Amino acid sequence: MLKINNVSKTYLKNQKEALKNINLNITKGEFTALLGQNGAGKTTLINILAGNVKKTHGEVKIGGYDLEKQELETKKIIGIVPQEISYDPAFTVEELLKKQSGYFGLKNNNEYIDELLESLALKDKKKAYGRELSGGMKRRLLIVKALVHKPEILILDEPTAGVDIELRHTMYEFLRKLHKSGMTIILTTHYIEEAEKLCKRVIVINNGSIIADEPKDKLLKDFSKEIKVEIDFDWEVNIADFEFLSEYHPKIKDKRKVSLKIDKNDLTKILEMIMQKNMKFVDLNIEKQKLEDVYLQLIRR
Ligand SMILES: Nc1ncnc2c1ncn2[C@@H]1O[C@H](COP(=O)(O)OP(=O)(O)OP(=O)(O)O)[C@@H](O)[C@H]1O
Repeated sequence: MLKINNVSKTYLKNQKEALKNINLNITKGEFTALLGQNGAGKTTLINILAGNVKKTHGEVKIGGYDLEKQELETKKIIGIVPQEISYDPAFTVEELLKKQSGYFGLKNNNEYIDELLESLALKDKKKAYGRELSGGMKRRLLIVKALVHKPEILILDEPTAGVDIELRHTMYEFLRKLHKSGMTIILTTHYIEEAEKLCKRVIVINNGSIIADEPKDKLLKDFSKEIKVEIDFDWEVNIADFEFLSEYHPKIKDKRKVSLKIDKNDLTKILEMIMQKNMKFVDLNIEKQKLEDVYLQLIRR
């Protein structure tokens, strides 16, 4: 569905190499997160796909069409939700969406537009001017705008930045529904829990290069060897009591708890060591790795 081969981008103005030899293959129906720190190169990649930035090297194929040689065809296949507000605020929502439909030669899609506005809680704003919308409404309007021509791939560049939690959840539901209906989705976000909740595949860009590209579950599994364990005792514990576990960095919490960082394969051994010392524990809590922890480990490597 989307093939990116050896794509590089150096901005002429400052000679910044924003993308270094990127290779990606996204198949139909995938829901992929594109993560990376500020300045990693995510927007550059999205802008290349949108046709707003020219790549320096490489090849991009969208639905089998070449991005530069068959621009019109590729534009029909993708819908892009940009990071920046990208419409004329002097038009009403309805006018903006009609204008957008016009670019694709679509005329009788009012019903579909109403459906989209309804799904994103914007139906009562049809007659409002773009400039009259709140920040969150503007972001949702960008999603509707990207979808009027029923693209097969939806690419969202930080769609939930500045959107309140409740509306963020409305967006999540909407994106899930789109994904279920077969849409291929690429989501750039700074909210890692968002990627964890929605996406199946995670791509991490760092300094213009892809440093991870894995199914989310595999990434979490590979990085989840080290776990944090909290053990509760029914008596007040002392750090000196745990010297025999010093290699696991014991820390006392709330007087009756000790927390340890361990390799999960060592858990049984450690519990046995504690029992051999006749230290009776009453509870045990294991904290699993979150995608955020994995992400931080990856970009710090
Ligand atoms: N038009 C431009 N001219 C020159 N340099 C640019 C231009 N756009 C981006 N850059 C540089 O390219 C690098 C990648 O920027 P990009 O906007 O792609 O990052 P990003 O991952 O989208 O960051 P963010 O999360 O902050 O949006 C940065 O060093 C940035 O300063």
